[in-house]
Amino acid sequence: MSKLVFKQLFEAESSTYTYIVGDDVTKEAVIIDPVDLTAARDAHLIEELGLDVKYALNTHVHADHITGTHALREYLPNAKSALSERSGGRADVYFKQGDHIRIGGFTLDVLETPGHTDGCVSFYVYGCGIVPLVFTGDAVLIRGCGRTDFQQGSSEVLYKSIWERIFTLPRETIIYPAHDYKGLTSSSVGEELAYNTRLLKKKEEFVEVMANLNLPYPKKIDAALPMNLADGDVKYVQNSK
Ligand SMILES: N[C@@H](CCC(=O)N[C@@H](CSS)C(=O)NCC(=O)O)C(=O)O
Ligand SMILES: [Fe+2]
Repeated sequence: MSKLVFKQLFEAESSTYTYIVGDDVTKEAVIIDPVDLTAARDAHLIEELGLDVKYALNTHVHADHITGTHALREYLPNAKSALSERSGGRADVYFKQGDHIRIGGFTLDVLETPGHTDGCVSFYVYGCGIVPLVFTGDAVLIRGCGRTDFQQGSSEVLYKSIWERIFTLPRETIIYPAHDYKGLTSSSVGEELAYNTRLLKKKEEFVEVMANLNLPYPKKIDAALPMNLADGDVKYVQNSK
C-alpha cells in the first residue's frame, strides 16, 4: 500500500513553510507554497526523492514573498502551477471548492477558506489510512489566523470559513500553516479548538481584535503582489506594463 511522502520545509526570511506531499509508490507529488528563494533547494530534494511533481500549488496570492512556482519550472518542467480561480492570479490550472487533486493513493480536497484574501484555499489530505492533514495557508495559523487588513481581507468572512470548513474537520486532523513566527511547526484541529484564544472568541469580539492587530505591512508586499498575480514571472509583469 502507498505510504505518504511528507516534507515540511522552511524559508527563514519570510518564515514560510513549503510542503511536499507525495506517494512513495507512484512517486506522484505536489509542492505547496514554494518560495522563489528556496526553489533550487526544493527541486534538489524532489530529485533526490525521485518524485514526479504534478502541481506547484499556492494556497493564495502571497503578500510577503515571491512564489517559487515560476522558478521551479527550470527544474521541474512537468509541474503545473495551480491557484484558486477566485484569486484573480495567473496559473496553469485553477481549482475551486470541492475539487479533488489525486496524488497516487492520496486525495487533496480543495476547501475554499476566504477571509485573509478572497482566493484563499486550504488542502485537506487523506487516504491509505493516514491521519488526515490540512494545509491551511494563512487562514488558520497556530494559535492565530491570517490578518485581514489588505488583499480583500474580511474578518467576518475568515471567521465563517474557519468555523465551517476547518474546525468541522476531524479533531485529529493535523494542521500545517503557511507560516509560524514562533518556531512552532504544526497543530491539530482539536488543539486549536482548545487553545486558539483568538478564534474561540465570539464573532463580534474576533472582528474587534482583528481590527486592532496593528501589524506593519509585510516588507516585500509591493514587489510580491504583482509578481504573485503573474505566477512569479518577472517577464510577464514587465510585459503587462
Ligand atoms: N513580518 C512579515 C509579515 C508578517 C505578516 O503580516 N504575516 C501575515 C501572513 S503573510 S501575508 C499574517 O497574516 N500575520 C498574522 C499574524 O497574526 O501575525 C514580513 O514582513 O514579511
Ligand atoms: Fe498571506
